[in-house]
Amino acid sequence: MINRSKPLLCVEHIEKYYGNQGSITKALNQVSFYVQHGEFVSIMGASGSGKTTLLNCISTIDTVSAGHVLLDGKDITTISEDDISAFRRDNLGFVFQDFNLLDTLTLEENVALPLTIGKVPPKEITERINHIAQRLQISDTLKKFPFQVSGGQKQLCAFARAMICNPKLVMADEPTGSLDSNSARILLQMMSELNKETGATILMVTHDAFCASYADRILFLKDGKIFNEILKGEKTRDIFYHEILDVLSLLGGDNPC
Ligand SMILES: Nc1ncnc2c1ncn2[C@@H]1O[C@H](COP(=O)(O)OP(=O)(O)OP(=O)(O)O)[C@@H](O)[C@H]1O
Repeated sequence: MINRSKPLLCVEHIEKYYGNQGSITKALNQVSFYVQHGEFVSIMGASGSGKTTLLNCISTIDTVSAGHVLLDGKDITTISEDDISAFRRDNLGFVFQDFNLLDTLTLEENVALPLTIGKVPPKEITERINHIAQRLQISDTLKKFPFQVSGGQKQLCAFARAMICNPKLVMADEPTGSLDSNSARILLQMMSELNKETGATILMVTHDAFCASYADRILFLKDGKIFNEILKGEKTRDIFYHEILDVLSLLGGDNPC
């Protein structure tokens, strides 16, 4: 049962240090924020500001040095090593810049992977794949291997794989970073539409203002801290995009947007 009275994700005072005494990098410094069920939130910031570290700490790929991360009320910083894989499989979907598809499997087999591992019956796997493939307009590519399709088709397939188990949270790290502008636009449009249609909660890291303008809310990181936050609200995407550019110019640093 979804508890909509509480935020889906609570990030509370997290800190992350790398290195040891003598040479410590404070990658995250007292970062706190909430994400509500069904929100599409983007995290922006210059190179080295801590975006990927933050995503990795939330997704249990990395551990926090201090603080807590709660997903649907469960403190994920206390999950044991033995339980982490099952936790990720049951709760999270991932989209990476470089697709992370298995080259020896067809796109259909790639999308099916989380269901196959979860021992879902074959008939149901086929139905669910056909449904999402139709929605993302990749039905014609399902029998092909990753090397036989475009980057845009690969990323739509990776997005389908991330969504196929209806995860609580979809985490995307620079999902358009390897795509041309047209493929990026198609992917972002699909992410935005599925967010609205299915209520999927999405957390997306990007340094690209155009990409971020598809989100409902943007958190800006600077030197490992939350620097600012803006909401799209009723604004058009174009107005929101220019607002993002304004915040980025205040942020300074290298923002190749
Ligand atoms: N494994 C690591 N060991 C040591 N320092 C690290 C490690 N990973 C990240 N850092 C440091 O932590 C800080 C934040 O890095 P992070 O990769 O999270 O930034 P980012 O905003 O994602 O950057 P980019 O946009 O370039 O990917 C940087 O100073 C980086 O050098």
